[in-house]
Amino acid sequence: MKIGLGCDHGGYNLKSEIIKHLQSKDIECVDYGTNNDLDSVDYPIYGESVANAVVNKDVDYGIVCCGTGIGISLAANKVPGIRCAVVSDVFSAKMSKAHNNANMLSLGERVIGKGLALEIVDAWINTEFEGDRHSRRVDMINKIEEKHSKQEAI
Ligand SMILES: O=C(CO)[C@H](O)[C@H](O)[C@H](O)COP(=O)(O)O
Repeated sequence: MKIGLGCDHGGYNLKSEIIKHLQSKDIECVDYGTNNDLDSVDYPIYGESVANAVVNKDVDYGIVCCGTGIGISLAANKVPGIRCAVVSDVFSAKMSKAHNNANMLSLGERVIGKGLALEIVDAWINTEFEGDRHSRRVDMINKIEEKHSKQEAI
């Protein structure tokens, strides 16, 4: 499994911990920046970079971090094909994969601690999409995306 990771300055320390954790499990990580917590940067850049890597299949999944996980997930979710879930508990992490087939996970460094964040990451990567009725609902989300991208083109 290959995971792309990105963050702004507010999520840099958490992203670094997640990379160490994943690498200790021999999971390949591709880091799309940013590279320190001192320079204030804009989260949409990193959310979009990881989202592009996921839709282009350069990586299997994406994990992004900012202060709350919210801004960077909003940016990622603007890329067609991305389902990025902001998660702060293990149950939601599992459900975001099992029911929503989330292909990106977003975490807030200013919201949760390292221990919980790593449990969330493990739960998320180890949960499979259940398909069945959930496929129908994910397809409906995709249809909304298609409908609105056509409207934009008019
Ligand atoms: O986008 C966010 C909130 O949705 C993130 O938490 C950012 O990391 C945060 O807004 C950055 O704030 P800062 O005051 O510039 O560090």
